[in-house]
Amino acid sequence: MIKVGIVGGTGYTGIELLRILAFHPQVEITVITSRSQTGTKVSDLFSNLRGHLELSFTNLTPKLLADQCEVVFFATPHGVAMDTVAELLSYGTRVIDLSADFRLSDPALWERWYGQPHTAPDLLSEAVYGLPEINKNKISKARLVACPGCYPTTVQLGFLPLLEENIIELTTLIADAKSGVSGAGRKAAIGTSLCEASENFKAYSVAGHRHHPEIVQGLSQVCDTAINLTFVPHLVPMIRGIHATLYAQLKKEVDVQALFELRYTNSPFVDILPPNSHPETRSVRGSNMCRIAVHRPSKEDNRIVILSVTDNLVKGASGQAVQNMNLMFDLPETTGLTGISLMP
Ligand SMILES: NC(=O)C1=CN([C@@H]2O[C@H](COP(=O)(O)OP(=O)(O)OC[C@H]3O[C@@H](n4cnc5c(N)ncnc54)[C@H](OP(=O)(O)O)[C@@H]3O)[C@@H](O)[C@H]2O)C=CC1
Ligand SMILES: CC(=O)N[C@@H](CCC(=O)OP(=O)(O)O)C(=O)O
Repeated sequence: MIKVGIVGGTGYTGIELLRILAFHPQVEITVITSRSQTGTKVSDLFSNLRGHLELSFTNLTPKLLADQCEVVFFATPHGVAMDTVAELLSYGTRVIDLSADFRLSDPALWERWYGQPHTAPDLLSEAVYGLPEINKNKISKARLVACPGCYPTTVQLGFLPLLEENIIELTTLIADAKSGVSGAGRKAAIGTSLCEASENFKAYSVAGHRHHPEIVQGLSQVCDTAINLTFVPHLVPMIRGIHATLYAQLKKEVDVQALFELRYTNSPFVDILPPNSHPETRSVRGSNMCRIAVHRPSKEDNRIVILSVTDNLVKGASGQAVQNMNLMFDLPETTGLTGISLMP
């Protein structure tokens, strides 16, 4: 059994990690931390875990985590993991970070978007970007994995085959993305309260969202050329789910449907739907799947539209983190992650 610790077990991605790992056949959860709930039994706070987990929340103590865990997940806000990861690695404990601390390779770019200096810049070159559909081999050997954000997962998986094959214009990419409210985390905030977020629909951070540099970094590496992307996130009145509508222009005639099917043949968590499908967020709700549909609105011009859906808390966060753990510990990639989505 792999001994696992979770830092930040009272937030939405922490709760989701617990839900997934409680049923993982090769995992024993040994430590779970919280500052606000130290001493509370986890199943007293989250009754869905009654009968499945006997642990109580403890304080974050790196030495204790290292003594009791082979791998530690950080499900904490940005700026927390980077203060502790070096110490954990020095004890031989591997780390899977769900926050953005190790996603961007340039510390100056990180500081610009996250508003504080990076405290572990030396680890940025070692951290492996945890998108298994690109980095499977590197992830399996990594000590430190930086899980992608929820929008970056959904958007990159939709653009990836087009960029790898160099068949679209790189200056006109558009990602129009919508997220459920759990993407903002569990903490109280006016914008995500019931009266503000329900019966409402709005774009936000149009002038610049911190996932823009992350998506641009990932996609530019794939095609080895700078790309130009317009990314507009929206908040929709649902709890879970991301729907990304991606627009691009083909440079040459290609069977895009066949290209996507071939590219993701060996990717168990990317499902290419039949031509002209309309993937629904509920078709991935609670599951680690990304479902993608390819559209060619008119044969008369070169426009292509890709639809990509994920559950922000699963493939967009905790499920993908467990997928990365499976790869790091030489387990089948799908272990503990084969649940079917909830519908309706
Ligand atoms: N929500 C989503 O859809 C996604 C989130 N992410 C990322 O995952 C991370 C967690 O997100 P989410 O679960 O939504 O966030 P939440 O706000 O819901 O939870 C944050 C957790 O971190 C703990 N925490 C807060 N501050 C500190 C601190 N200074 N030191 C130690 N622990 C702390 C909190 O527990 P306590 O206060 O009890 O200590 C809580 O358990 C974030 O970096 C987020 O950006 C990534 C992809 C998707
Ligand atoms: C709806 C909502 O607010 N979503 C979050 C993104 C959540 C996520 O994946 O992002 P990080 O891990 O990079 O924080 C946002 O736009 O800030």
